[in-house]
Amino acid sequence: MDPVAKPAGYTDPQGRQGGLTLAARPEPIAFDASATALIVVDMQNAYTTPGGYLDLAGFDVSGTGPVVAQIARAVRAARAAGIRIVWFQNGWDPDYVEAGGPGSPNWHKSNALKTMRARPGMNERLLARGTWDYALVDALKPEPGDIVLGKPRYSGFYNTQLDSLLRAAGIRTLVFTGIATNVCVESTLRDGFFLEYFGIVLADATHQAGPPALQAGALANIETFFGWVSDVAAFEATLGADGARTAAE
Ligand SMILES: NC(=O)N/C=C\C(=O)O
Repeated sequence: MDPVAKPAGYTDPQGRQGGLTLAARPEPIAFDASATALIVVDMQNAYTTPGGYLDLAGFDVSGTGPVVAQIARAVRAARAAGIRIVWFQNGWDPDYVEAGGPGSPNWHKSNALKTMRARPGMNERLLARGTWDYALVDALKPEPGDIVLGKPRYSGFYNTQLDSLLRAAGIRTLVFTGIATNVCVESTLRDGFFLEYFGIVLADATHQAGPPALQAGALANIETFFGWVSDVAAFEATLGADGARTAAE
């Protein structure tokens, strides 16, 4: 059995077979920086900041600070290696037409919509475009050339341009960071799997919505059935090793 998982037809940025290998579970995975995107899922005030949607809905967001810092590291490393960055923002128009009405399961399951319905006096427009809640956290800033996409449901592939933008750029491998591991990260990685993308999660750059067991469960499910699990230090080390190798040649 090949001990390193590799996308078929895989070549490194110089057109050589081989390229980078990331330490990961359940086995190392090879990737080509030019055929890889770093996906940053929903790093909005809604999911990270006291007073945002998850906090108001009763989820613990006290552990998200380190995740913001880890994502900043992963973004820096990816940028330096020429890896495309994709930023997602979850939510809807300010009138919530895109959220769907009672005919949509989203209307029944979205804890943002449920929280607002349960508190008719509340002023916050949760996850509505143009609001503080919808905005990315100040510490994480897209740059020109990054892809910034809104998404109206948990999966970043559903009703967005993600698949066509990735295919046009020849991207085969998706490295995931963001919140929540067990909801939008896992949903997007799963849909990517069905579309033949290789999905890797940097575990310490993600956080669950709900109790810690959900983080462990999502990561176990991903490494067993849908993709690979690594961390930010391994990602940096792999990209740094590539820089050293290229410079030496
Ligand atoms: N970004 C997410 O994983 N969102 C999870 C729940 C929600 O948006 O209600």
